[in-house]
Amino acid sequence: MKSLGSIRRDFAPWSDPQAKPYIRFENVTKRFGDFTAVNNLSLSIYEREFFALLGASGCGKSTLLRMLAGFEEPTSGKILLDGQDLRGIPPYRRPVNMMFQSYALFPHMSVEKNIAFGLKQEGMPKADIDRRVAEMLKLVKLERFASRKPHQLSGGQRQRVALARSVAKRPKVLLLDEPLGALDKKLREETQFELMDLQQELGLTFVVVTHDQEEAMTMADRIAIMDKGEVMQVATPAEIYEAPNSRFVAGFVGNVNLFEGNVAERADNTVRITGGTGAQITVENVGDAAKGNDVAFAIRPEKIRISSRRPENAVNVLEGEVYDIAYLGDMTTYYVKLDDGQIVRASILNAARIMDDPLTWSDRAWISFRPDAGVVLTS
Ligand SMILES: Nc1ncnc2c1ncn2[C@@H]1O[C@H](COP(=O)(O)OP(=O)(O)OP(=O)(O)O)[C@@H](O)[C@H]1O
Repeated sequence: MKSLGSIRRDFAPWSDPQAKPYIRFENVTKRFGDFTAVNNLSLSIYEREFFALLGASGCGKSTLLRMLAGFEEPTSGKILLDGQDLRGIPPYRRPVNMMFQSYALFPHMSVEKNIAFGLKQEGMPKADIDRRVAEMLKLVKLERFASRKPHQLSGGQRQRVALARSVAKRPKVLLLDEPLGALDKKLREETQFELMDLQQELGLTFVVVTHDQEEAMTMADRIAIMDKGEVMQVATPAEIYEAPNSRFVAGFVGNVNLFEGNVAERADNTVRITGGTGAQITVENVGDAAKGNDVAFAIRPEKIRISSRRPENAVNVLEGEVYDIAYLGDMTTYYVKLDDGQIVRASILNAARIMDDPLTWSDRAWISFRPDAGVVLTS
């Protein structure tokens, strides 16, 4: 997990108390029979935002998107778009369009005709359609492929046709359900940047559903992490990664080490946490943790140092044995089994080709970390 997102520094309407949300879910619940797919969920999305809904299969993210599109109605609660209650408004009358995966293209129609299809259905005059299609082809860089059929295109090109088709009608909001799911890794990465460029160029609001955390981290301005029909945290990719609000979110995005323990002492922004076997750590970023609370200290593997000698002057030092080593090319991850049995992951960037102090299996090892290298979690 290396990306910190698209980082549009000057774009942060969610932190402006004057900014009005463009899309608003208010206490939305959706039940299918006695199964609750979305549970009393509230969420704000801003105009021109690239917003990602991220969660495991079945957490309710597609249901949320389908309610926004108008394919489902909430059982209770409200969905507002630009201040207007969407209840009862059919999908085709909402300023919202859903992009389906590329296999939903019409196989017998040319690229041009595929893009023109929705406009024709709307009854747009032919000259306007031609102009719009040309504009869309240019936008997705497929001018040369206008008369090809979908099967004569690569997967990435088909994806771009699907995208052109879904933005041709100029919706205000584009909903994308696993838009890059059908593409291989390399193509997916390229297409992510194309999607981001397109969204900014057109000034659209994008809501994308994905279960791929790297994809969400790369593309989105903000991410909502969902679990069992509820939003667990909404924040920028960097905040989700560096300041998760719970064990669930910390464990869901990237790799994390959790030190479970009890707050033995609290002073200002520092706590001393005592683990099960008496090992102690002193850390910052403590939020509302209070003396006596059971908490977890969450720290990412790349923020832990590992050494074959006890480090001097480190605030937090724990001792153990190298249990496993995963060499990943750019990084190496050491699994250190601490003397209390817990296994801690420490990742080292392989910036030099040869490490001066190589550690190997079964060596004694010391891990250390700064008090501010992680966060204390109370839930
Ligand atoms: N029409 C329906 N009838 C009954 N149950 C449904 C219906 N649609 C969705 N569900 C259930 O609601 C839950 C949420 O479904 P949803 O499609 O929103 O999940 P998801 O997070 O998008 O998952 P995935 O990533 O697998 O698509 C699932 O348990 C699903 O089985």
